[in-house]
Amino acid sequence: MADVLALQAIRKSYAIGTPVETEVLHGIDLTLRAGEFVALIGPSGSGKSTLLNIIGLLDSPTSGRLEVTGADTTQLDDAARTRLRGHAIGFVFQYHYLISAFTAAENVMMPMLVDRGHPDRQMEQRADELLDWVGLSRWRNNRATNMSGGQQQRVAIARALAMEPALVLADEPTGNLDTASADSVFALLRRINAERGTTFLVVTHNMALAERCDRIVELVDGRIHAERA
Ligand SMILES: Nc1ncnc2c1ncn2[C@@H]1O[C@H](COP(=O)(O)OP(=O)(O)OP(=O)(O)O)[C@@H](O)[C@H]1O
Repeated sequence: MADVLALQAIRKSYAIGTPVETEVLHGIDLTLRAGEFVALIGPSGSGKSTLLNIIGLLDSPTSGRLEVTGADTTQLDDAARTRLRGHAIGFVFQYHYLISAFTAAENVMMPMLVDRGHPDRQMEQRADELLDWVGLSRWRNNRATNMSGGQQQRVAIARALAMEPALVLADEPTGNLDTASADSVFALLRRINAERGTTFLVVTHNMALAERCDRIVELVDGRIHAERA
C-alpha cells in the first residue's frame, strides 16, 4: 500500500538566544503506510510534540524531507501547506478545544466552514454521519459544555474526520480521561482505523494503549530509539 507519510533525515533546531542553537530532532526517518495505527512513545522532552508539529505542518523542520500523502512539503508555499494540512491531516489533542457556544454538530462542521465552499446540506449530512460514528447522534444539538469529557473528546474525533483526512495525528488523546473513558475513546480510534482505513499516529504515555497499536515507535533524545511491531 502507498505511504501516507514519509520522513527522511528530519532535523529540528531551536535558537535559544543566538548564536546558541539546540538541536532537538537529530535525523528522523519514519514511514507510515496507509491504514497503519502507530504509537509514538518516549520520555518527556524526547521531541514527540516537536515531531508531531512538523508532521502536522504546524512547524517546519530545519532540514530533511517530509512527504504527506505523496506531496513533498518542502516544495510548498504557505498557502499550499495550509491547504494540504486542512485536507490530508486531522488533529486530536489531549484537550478537545471545542467551541463551547457551538453545538456538537456545529463543532464537527468547523473544518468544512473554514475550508469554505461546502454546501450547508453537505456539511450537515457529514456532521450527522460522523456523530453517528462516534455514538453521539442524539447529542447533535447539545452544546459542547453540557457533555462529559469522554463525549467532548468523541466530538473532537468526529471534527478531526470532517475533511476525511488520510492521516490523524493524536497527541495524548486519552490523557485527560478516566480509565474507562480512555479505553472507549481508544477503542473508537481503532474502529475508525479498521473500518474507514484512516492512518493514525498516536502519542501516548500509556504503555497499555501503545501495546494495542500495530507498531510502536520510541523516541529518545530526538532519535528513534526502537521500533516494535
Ligand atoms: N519553541 C521551542 N523553543 C525552544 N526549545 C523548545 C521549543 N519547543 C520545544 N523545545 C525543546 O525541545 C525538546 C523536545 O520537546 P517536546 O515538547 O517536543 O518533547 P515531548 O517529547 O513532546 O515532551 P512531553 O512528553 O513532555 O510533551 C525539549 O528539550 C524542549 O525544551
